[in-house]
Amino acid sequence: MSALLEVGGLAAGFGTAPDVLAGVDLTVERGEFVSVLGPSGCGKSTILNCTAGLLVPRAGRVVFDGRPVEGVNTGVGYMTQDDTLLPWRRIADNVALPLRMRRVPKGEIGPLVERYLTLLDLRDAAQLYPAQLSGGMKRRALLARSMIYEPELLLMDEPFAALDAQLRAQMHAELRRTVRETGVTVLFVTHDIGEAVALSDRVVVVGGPRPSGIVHEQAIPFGTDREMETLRFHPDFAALERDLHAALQSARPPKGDPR
Ligand SMILES: Nc1ncnc2c1ncn2[C@@H]1O[C@H](COP(=O)(O)OP(=O)(O)OP(=O)(O)O)[C@@H](O)[C@H]1O
Repeated sequence: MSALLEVGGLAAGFGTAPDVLAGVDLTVERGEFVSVLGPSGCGKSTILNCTAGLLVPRAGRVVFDGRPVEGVNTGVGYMTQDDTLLPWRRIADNVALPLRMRRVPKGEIGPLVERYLTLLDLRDAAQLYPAQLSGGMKRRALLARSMIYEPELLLMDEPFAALDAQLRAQMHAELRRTVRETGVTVLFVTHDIGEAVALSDRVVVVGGPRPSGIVHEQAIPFGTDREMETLRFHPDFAALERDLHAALQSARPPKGDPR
């Protein structure tokens, strides 16, 4: 079977400005967790936006599940660091929203909401409003909402950036468990090297002089059943962080590069 996502020779930019990205080749296999690491402004979100069909590339191809992406890609879920829960809707209604928008029959919505609220440990919060939730619960609700229509690929753009370190670690464990239980494929953008190592099967580093490209790739060999609580003490963890740190340093744009 072909890869779930195949990006080849991708170039992208905005308006009349020069390309932000060029020559980006990235393949994501089904069930894989790939993180994109890179300096601020290098074009990480732009890769996700081209994959989601929200931005039309200037050159190259984005093939999702064997078909070129043309228009909005409805096969992906997208979670950002923004809190986009509707404050006037209860959590169960917020999570059900994508199903209503897709006109999923009413009888199917209830069981799916139940499944995803359970998966993300939110059953007790079903009837609460977003303002009554902690930061971590809101993140879990947003994750449930991004996953409830069972997209094959989850795009995550710094989804935990606003959380404190302890909550972030909790969310990492929740996310890995959810990935294991659902088999969803993830393309994850972060600035945080430790987060990329903890979560991913593979990390790609984007950067270099404008237009940016992929400058480094690193396999993360911890497997699907990694023990998140103790992973940071794994003898290979620090070495992987060090290698990625070095790659990230060399991915920084030269002084005076337009950003
Ligand atoms: N809608 C837009 N219009 C014009 N320029 C844009 C737009 N979106 C992004 N850019 C520019 O494209 C470049 C890449 O942006 P992008 O958001 O992809 O970077 P990033 O690597 O995700 O950055 P960060 O880590 O800071 O979120 C930046 O220089 C940004 O200013």
